[in-house]
Amino acid sequence: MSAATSTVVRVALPVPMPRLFDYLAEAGAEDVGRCVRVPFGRDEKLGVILAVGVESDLAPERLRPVIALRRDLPPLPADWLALVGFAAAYYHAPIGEVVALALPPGVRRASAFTPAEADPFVAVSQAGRAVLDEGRSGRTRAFVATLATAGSLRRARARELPDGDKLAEAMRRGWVERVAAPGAVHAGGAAPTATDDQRAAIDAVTERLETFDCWLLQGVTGSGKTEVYLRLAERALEAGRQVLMLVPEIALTPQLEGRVAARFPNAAVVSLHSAQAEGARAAGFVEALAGRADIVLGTRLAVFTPLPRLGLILLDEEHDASYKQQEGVRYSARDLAVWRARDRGVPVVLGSATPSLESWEHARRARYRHLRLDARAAAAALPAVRSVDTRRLRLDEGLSPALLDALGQRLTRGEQSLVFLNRRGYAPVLSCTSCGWISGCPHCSANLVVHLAERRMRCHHCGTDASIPAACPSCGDQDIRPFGRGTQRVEQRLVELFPAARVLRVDRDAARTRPQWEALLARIAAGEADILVGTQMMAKGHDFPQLTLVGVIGADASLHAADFRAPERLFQQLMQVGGRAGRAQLAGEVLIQTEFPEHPLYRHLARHDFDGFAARELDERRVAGFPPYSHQAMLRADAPQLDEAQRFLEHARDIANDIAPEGLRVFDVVPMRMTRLARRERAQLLVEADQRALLQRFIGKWLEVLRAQRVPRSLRWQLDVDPLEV
Ligand SMILES: Nc1ncnc2c1ncn2[C@@H]1O[C@H](COP(=O)(O)OP(=O)(O)OP(=O)(O)O)[C@@H](O)[C@H]1O
Ligand SMILES: [Zn+2]
Repeated sequence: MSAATSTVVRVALPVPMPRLFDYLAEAGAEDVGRCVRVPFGRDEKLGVILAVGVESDLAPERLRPVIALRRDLPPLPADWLALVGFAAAYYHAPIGEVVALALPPGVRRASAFTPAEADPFVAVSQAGRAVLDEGRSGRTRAFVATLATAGSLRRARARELPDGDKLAEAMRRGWVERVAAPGAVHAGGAAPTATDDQRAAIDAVTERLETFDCWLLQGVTGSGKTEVYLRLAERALEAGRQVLMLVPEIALTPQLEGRVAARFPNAAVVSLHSAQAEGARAAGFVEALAGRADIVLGTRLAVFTPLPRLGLILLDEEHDASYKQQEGVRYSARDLAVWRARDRGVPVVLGSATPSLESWEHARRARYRHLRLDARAAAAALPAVRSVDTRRLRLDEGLSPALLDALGQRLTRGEQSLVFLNRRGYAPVLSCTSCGWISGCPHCSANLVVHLAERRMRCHHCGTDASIPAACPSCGDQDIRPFGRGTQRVEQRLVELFPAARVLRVDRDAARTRPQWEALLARIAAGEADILVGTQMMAKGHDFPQLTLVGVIGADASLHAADFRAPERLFQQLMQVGGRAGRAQLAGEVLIQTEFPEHPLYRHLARHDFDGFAARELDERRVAGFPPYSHQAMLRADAPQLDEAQRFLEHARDIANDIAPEGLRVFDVVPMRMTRLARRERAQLLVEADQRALLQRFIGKWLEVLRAQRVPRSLRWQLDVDPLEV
């Protein structure tokens, strides 16, 4: 490359330094946003060009030329760069790290995907659908079934589906065929007639489809929020726009993908989530970037998908903590989605039966537009919610007579039940009855959980795995016992109590992979289970018409937790899981076992009174000065020794106190609640202000000083803006 025609390009690189790097390249303004490979020290790195033709602080002879500029890809658009820039600024993260997070590795690398032109769309043919109706098994049929839920896909993407190696075979048999590139997208499939509430919500947003508004769609469980999303998506697609649809968990995508594909048979639907193979994720990202994807469906990471024709953002279960990334760049996909919608001048719809108190408060103050669906769409009523006072009861492995009775009734009627217990494994701890030894994790301040089915003990935090000892490792006594209970233990007892019932456990151990999870969902939907024992995996979003009873056990444990958000989370979780009951024609019932039946949280729950609960919680938060009435940031440090972490934070605290403006509150350094994790001791320091801008300005200055401090190599620290756990 001749130096004479070269210009200086400024590049964001994935390095933990809050700065950009200058190189020489033969580039013009049209290259802003392009991926680029550059020399870095003795190494090479892949980054994105943020500016071209800048004046460098480096002497010209020290500027090195780029190695390769990826002109085969469209550049990342300006609004994408703005989003990444905002995330870096707001979360005080190095911009290169945000770029590294937002850009799938396969896109940065050259070889990972096929250019789309040579890659036709394929879909299940009429003959293929007929074959599926026969219901026989086999890998080729399994593949056709998967493709049927995915809709029309580019051939390369179809090949990446489970059993994708059967694509050629399926095409040979005529079960899968080439189809035209999706043209104007239209809804197909059967859509129910919208209820009046749904219609009102759809009309309200449709009227303002050309402007930014943040809509809070507060709809009780089963009220048909998904139907509202689909209708709104339809409007945006008809207008030739792209739709970004976010869900909190990968576990929720299969059902939704199915519904989206059924409703928009000729739309190019792209799924994006972190569990995908690199190639699939890169291909989906490029489809979106090139404007070919019509609907992008994904988890929090998908908020960074470039969408040149973006017209609408839909974000389901907006209260869900999974939208907040808990490591690396600690961003909130919900908050970024709102920023992005404002930046692009398009509507964003946040949906939930139990909004976050932050969003609900915005709606109450009319900063968000409030839409409500107060009745269920298909079912006659919300389930009846009742507390079962367990104080004077003898429980059978945690199960009360009332719950057992209700389970028995459902069994006789051929309906499904769910026993909800948010703790997997057999028992949370193994203990010696004679010396008091307990199965502590050697690396964490947590216990090893007994997994009897696999005869292992596991730490759910660091993954440590050990066999169950035959005798107490401390005193040799053989009387060691599992204490407390998890899903495996309840499952086992239910099998004994109801020998005729088909009991199915649904937790992360039973559904380790997405195919396993999809298989479980399919079995439940097909009515192949009578009693489900499930964790929060079962709580959200699912719609099983035969499920009429939800029994909640062990909820009290979260009632008195120290985190000020604990009641909010518990309420959300219980309302969500209770909402799985009685969603179709059959009436639903929810039984909550508790020793505190008079607790206001349960009383609001029994009345389905989210607003009453929210108003009460917010009153308490206002008095205490907690968010949303203040804004917080948490500085966390971890090291092999606790005092090392604490010493750093004390120092940070001194600096903070020196530079803190009026109105900024600096708290004490405290060990984290779970102090030890994977052999590292952890402590934290909270700072808080009533004004976001004041907090942001302070953090900027504070971090500048902190980043200049020398710290021991063994110490790590990070800042979390708007932390969810304090
Ligand atoms: N207008 C309608 N007419 C008839 N049935 C409807 C209508 N809208 C939705 N439904 C049905 O009602 C059920 C619940 O709808 P959906 O799953 O969209 O609710 P939701 O509000 O997303 O629920 P949740 O928050 O509990 O996940 C589904 O079976 C859906 O097909
Ligand atoms: Zn551990």
